[in-house]
Amino acid sequence: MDVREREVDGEQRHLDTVYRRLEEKIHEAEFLMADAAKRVQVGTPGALAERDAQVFQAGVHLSRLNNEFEDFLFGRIDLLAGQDGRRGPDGALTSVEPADDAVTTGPGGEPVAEIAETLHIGRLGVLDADYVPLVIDWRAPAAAPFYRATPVAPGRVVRRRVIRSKGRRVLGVEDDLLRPELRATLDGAELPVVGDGALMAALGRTRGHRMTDIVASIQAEQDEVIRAPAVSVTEVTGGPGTGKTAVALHRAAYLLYQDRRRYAGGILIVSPTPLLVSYTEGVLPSLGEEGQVAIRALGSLVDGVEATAYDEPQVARIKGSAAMARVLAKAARGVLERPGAPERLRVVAMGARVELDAEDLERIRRAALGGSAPVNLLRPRARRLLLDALWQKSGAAARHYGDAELLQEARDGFGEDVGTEDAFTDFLDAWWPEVTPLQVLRAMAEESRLARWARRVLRPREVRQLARSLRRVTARGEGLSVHDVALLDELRQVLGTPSRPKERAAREADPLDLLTGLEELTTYADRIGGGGSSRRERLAEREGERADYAHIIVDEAQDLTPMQWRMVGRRGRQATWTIVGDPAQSSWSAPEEAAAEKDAALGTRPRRRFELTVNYRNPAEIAAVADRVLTLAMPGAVPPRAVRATGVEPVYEVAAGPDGAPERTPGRAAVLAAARRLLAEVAGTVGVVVAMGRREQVRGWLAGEGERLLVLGSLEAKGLEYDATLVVSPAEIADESPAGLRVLYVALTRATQRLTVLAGAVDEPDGRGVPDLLRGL
Ligand SMILES: Nc1ncnc2c1ncn2[C@@H]1O[C@H](COP(=O)(O)OP(=O)(O)OP(=O)(O)O)[C@@H](O)[C@H]1O
Repeated sequence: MDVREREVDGEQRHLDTVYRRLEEKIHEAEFLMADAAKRVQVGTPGALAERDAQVFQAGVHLSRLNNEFEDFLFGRIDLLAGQDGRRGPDGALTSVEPADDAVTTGPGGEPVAEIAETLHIGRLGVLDADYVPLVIDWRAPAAAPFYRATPVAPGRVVRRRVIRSKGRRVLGVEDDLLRPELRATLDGAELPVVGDGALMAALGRTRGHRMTDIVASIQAEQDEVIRAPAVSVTEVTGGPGTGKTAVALHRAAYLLYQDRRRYAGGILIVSPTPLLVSYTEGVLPSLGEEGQVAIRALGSLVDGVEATAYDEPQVARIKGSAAMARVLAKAARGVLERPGAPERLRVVAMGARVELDAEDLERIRRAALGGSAPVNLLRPRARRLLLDALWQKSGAAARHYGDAELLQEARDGFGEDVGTEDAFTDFLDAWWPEVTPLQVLRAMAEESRLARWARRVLRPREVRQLARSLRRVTARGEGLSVHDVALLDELRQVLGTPSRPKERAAREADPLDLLTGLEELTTYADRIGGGGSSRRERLAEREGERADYAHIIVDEAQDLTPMQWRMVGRRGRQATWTIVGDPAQSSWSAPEEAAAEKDAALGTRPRRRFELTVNYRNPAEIAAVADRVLTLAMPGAVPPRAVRATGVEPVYEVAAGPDGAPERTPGRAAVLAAARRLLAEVAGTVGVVVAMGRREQVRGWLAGEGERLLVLGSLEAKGLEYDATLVVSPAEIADESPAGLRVLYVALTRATQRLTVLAGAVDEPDGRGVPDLLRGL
């Protein structure tokens, strides 16, 4: 048996012990569940509360342990003795620095040390029956040195080992020596060191349709962000591929570990596109956190809406700008003044006909709308003003009632009689209906009305473009674009929602909330009675209701428009925040305006800034091409350092027409051929990135090429990655919007292995086929 086999064998024995212990725990959990079920009939509130908490604990345990982890155990550190012998709650020594006498001098004058502590790191913590740690949870303080130790600052770590395992089988180990100068022994024998390149192996792996976690190879600068205290705002910038999305997801898991009571169900991750949501949503379950965090795309932040359509750049620019807030405020108030609204109110009061004409009604509407209270909450005020006006008109007020009390009585009686008359209530419903955000948005599609509401805010051309775009939206909300969703949310705010007393009472009486105060819990009855679907519905309902989160993570934050910042900000008035982004990848063209709304959303909370500097996605050969575009897109920006090279240079091709001359823009045959070549060259996914305007056409060309191939409009490529990327006509992508060069930068940084750039005549390729934009300055 060689060293590697012996070491793998040793880790296998440890993993066997861990699984034996896990099985014991599963039995314990099952017993607890059964025991709680037996006690369900016992009825005092205290017993019920205790029972529910117990069932919850047992259920969580069980579902986590039953989860088939690909690699439950993934790391190990061998440590020197600590400065003191103190142990933390996980059973590990707490001291970061080694004891003064941890290292001694050997017979030949060399430094020697005996390993004092060995810790295994995994997805969850496991203690043996004597509370000795078999596995430390990766989020526990004792696991931090696994990620943080470097040869410059090794702390107590002598050897860091990454363990590759699948289910119950250990497949291999890779070691790093943090103190290579030291001759270390473990149980008297020399500490063996096996292989290298665990990180490189992770980075070179084939990409599929789901992102994987990086828990076994989190790097020190990333670990700092993941474990940063969530006191206020944590801002993280870093170039493409530096792990911002990965870090954000691991941070969510870390926060839950730190303070589950506070964060369970209360973390919102805002993602730019549904594609990125589905790419990333498997990561948290793989870290043992299922269903605790809401990941939502910007187009799905408002309940019941799932917008995926994109606006043309000039329309997106209008819809995203902060000026829209003023237009919407006017529209929300103006929408009641509409063609077809009743122009006369006739009632019978005290035996006589009383009437309000169009002029009266207009005056009353203005009076009711005074101030800035939400329109839908003003109906009672409007009702009161109408009754006042009718009372005046009826002449009753002028009648001599003798004293004030009598007068008041007469007025009240009048209100009750008239206010319940059908003619009056029908009128009120038609004249002051409850207005929905969607109705206002659709009203804005009428150019003349929009022009009135947008006077002195938008230019006539902008009014025309905006109205035209909103005409696509149907009464059922089809045709909404991603940017429309922020408008709906703003409208929801300015319109307000009248309270529905009945529903609220039902919700308040929910015994679950009374028992526990925790959002994520389900009652015993839920689990037994309703089965899975009722639980899911319940969770969905709760998620929908939630208006305020404890922590909000914003991914690709550079892309949020001012209106989107307002929308996200509303969900985190009391929240702490983690905001990750890269200004060089921004597809939004007015960064100052967005920054102002972002500041308004975050308020005066202090901010802690981090920067990630290493690109783990792109090989150096591909990063070099992207860097050239970066110098055009954002002069002076410092690109991240690519951590690996593959020796494979990007390929440049020019699409030639039948006569051999370059086609203006690449046609079907050239795109198909280039895509097929890449499919043959890599085992995983191939992303074809094209200008937004060409997306549908190219999808048609490449339909039927199989699941590994995806066609993306340039804006959809955000955050995603593929084994190979085909970028079609960089010039077309860059010319599509004012932020086009930054969008092109995004497109060029998606590949983990291979990049092909396909040019047409518009790209002005040189003799080697390199487009003008990619030749650098
Ligand atoms: N420490 C790490 N170990 C292994 N893989 C890593 C590590 N850090 C990042 N990666 C991988 O690098 C790739 C890029 O990470 P991620 O998508 O989080 O970067 P990003 O900064 O969000 O990129 P972009 O800004 O381009 O969207 C992912 O495949 C991720 O798994």
